[in-house]
Amino acid sequence: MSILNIAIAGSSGRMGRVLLESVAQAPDMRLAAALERKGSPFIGKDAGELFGAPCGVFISEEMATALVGCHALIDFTRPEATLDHLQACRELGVNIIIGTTGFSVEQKELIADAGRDIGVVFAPNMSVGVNLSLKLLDMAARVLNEGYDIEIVEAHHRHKVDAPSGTALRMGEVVANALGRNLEECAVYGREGVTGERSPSTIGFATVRGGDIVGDHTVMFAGTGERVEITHKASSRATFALGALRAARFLAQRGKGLFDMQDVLGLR
Ligand SMILES: NC(=O)C1=CN([C@@H]2O[C@H](COP(=O)(O)OP(=O)(O)OC[C@H]3O[C@@H](n4cnc5c(N)ncnc54)[C@H](OP(=O)(O)O)[C@@H]3O)[C@@H](O)[C@H]2O)C=CC1
Ligand SMILES: O=C(O)C1=N[C@H](C(=O)O)C[C@H](O)C1
Repeated sequence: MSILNIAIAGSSGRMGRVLLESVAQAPDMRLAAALERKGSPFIGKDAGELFGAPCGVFISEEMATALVGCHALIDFTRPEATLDHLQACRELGVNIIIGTTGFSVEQKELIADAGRDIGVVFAPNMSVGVNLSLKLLDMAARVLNEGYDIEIVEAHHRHKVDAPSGTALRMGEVVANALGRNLEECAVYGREGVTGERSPSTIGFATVRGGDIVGDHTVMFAGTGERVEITHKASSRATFALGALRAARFLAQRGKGLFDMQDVLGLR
């Protein structure tokens, strides 16, 4: 069995800690580097302390040095940080798995372009369940293509900084594509005051933030006399981390190109 050397960005974050532990437990992977932002109080600490016992890998702020010899960087941070990390990976020929959400259209184009030089898996949700839900949504939208109002409701923990979630937006894109609509033109993000009647061509989004909710998504197809709802509820961040590890294994086989979790899971 060949061992994959994996680097983790944003090591001290909610996802970073789960990723460190998941890589440390994977028999076919070695935690080669744990990274944090410059000036982080975690620099120099043993990464193992973030999830349990010391592991001899010390948290670094030197991306370029740390990435030497790595097969892949897994990045769940913030858009600006991810784009810096992407550039370093591109220069060093290291594959990247991007779980970060909240990118602008222009930033997404930069990520897509990196696929010309390195392997990139970019997905707003790495869980198997959400990616299956995307397939179900495509099917549901094609069948319920008239007379059903589409509303997407998502709920996350109080620390989440972007809204709607990347997953909710991807769900909206899948439904809009299936219906031949452009999400940018038909999305309605929240309602307030005298809104008038709902326009049938819109896709509505509602956001809930509170407590420690890991991530809930529901897409509602509300018709006359019936309602279909497709719901996914994450109860542990391990589901996202294990998806990211699958993506790293996938890229080790596939080489350069831009992929998402539908490719990794063979759902395309
Ligand atoms: N695709 C998927 O399956 C999933 C995606 N996500 C996404 O992953 C991202 C991270 O989520 P979460 O772990 O909850 O967030 P956290 O805020 O807990 O972690 C973010 C980490 O990134 C670090 N960071 C922030 N800015 C920089 C920077 N400029 N340079 C280097 N490191 C930086 C933070 O360091 P510091 O604390 O010092 O700021 C922190 O360690 C979000 O975009 C979220 O939506 C989350 C779960 C699943
Ligand atoms: O910030 C989070 O926590 C999550 N973010 C992702 C998103 O924005 O879709 C995925 C997951 O729901 C958790």
